[in-house]
Amino acid sequence: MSERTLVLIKPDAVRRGLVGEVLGRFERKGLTIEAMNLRSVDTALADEHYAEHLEQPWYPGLRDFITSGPLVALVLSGDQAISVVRGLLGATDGRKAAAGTIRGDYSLSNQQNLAHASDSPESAAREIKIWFPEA
Ligand SMILES: Nc1ncnc2c1ncn2[C@@H]1O[C@H](COP(=O)(O)OP(=O)(O)OP(=O)(O)O)[C@@H](O)[C@H]1O
Repeated sequence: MSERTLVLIKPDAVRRGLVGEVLGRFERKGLTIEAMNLRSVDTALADEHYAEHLEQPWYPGLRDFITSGPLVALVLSGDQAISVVRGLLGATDGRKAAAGTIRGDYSLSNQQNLAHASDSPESAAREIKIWFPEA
């Protein structure tokens, strides 16, 4: 079934010049880019997106990171896009993510892990509304 998912190519990927590499993997997989923009994130937007993590001891560090420079927000669509994109990203911690995944190939961190992707239809709907209210 075709699904939409919200992806953030995080500030570490932008700084490292890996936007094209990450986007290319999504495109070559066959996913469709439905919407995309490069934007800065303020703390209010960071807190809304990461609402479920606000109480975590590591959240202040994550907020500093996600607001540290521009990121690329996009909506991808395709058959089972939510789980397919999570599979392409690999495990949250880049040190543990399997080789061949985006995080496994390019990240050595559990925070600066290149990209975010929605983890369920409910979070995709919530997150698409946050980042692309017009969509
Ligand atoms: N222990 C931690 N220390 C620092 N940052 C963390 C830690 N755990 C998670 N994070 C950061 O919070 C984000 C969200 O964590 P979550 O557990 O939801 O992982 P995820 O679902 O794989 O990642 P995402 O939601 O970004 O796709 C991670 O992508 C990472 O940037």
